Amino acid sequence: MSVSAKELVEAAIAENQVAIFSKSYCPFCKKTKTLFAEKFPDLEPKIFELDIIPEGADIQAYLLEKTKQRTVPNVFVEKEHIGGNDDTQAAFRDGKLTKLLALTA
Ligand SMILES: N[C@@H](CCC(=O)N[C@@H](CS)C(=O)NCC(=O)O)C(=O)O
Repeated sequence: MSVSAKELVEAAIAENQVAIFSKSYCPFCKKTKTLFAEKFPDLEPKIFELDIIPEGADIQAYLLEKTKQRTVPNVFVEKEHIGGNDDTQAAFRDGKLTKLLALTA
């Protein structure tokens, strides 16, 4: 795995309120992106489409090492690992996303 994939992931998490590691064709990723667009329209999530960018495979490998999660979407909010789409939808339903994001709003 390249060092740049690790650096890219860590910078994305550190520098963005929401970082979404996605694949452009993935229906679960689409649901996650739609959730943020509809419920937090003022936010600009940093989105990486791993099937499109050249570092995609290396990023996915680093995310597996870091989060033990093999699938996309892989979502971070305020530097906290939320998980996949199911976890993200649940975190919205129980108010966790709103609470995390309100901290710096
Ligand atoms: N239950 C997971 C399902 C995620 C999932 O199955 N994602 C597929 C893409 S649609 C995946 O990551 N497949 C493996 C891969 O693309 O490497 C969630 O809610 O995020």
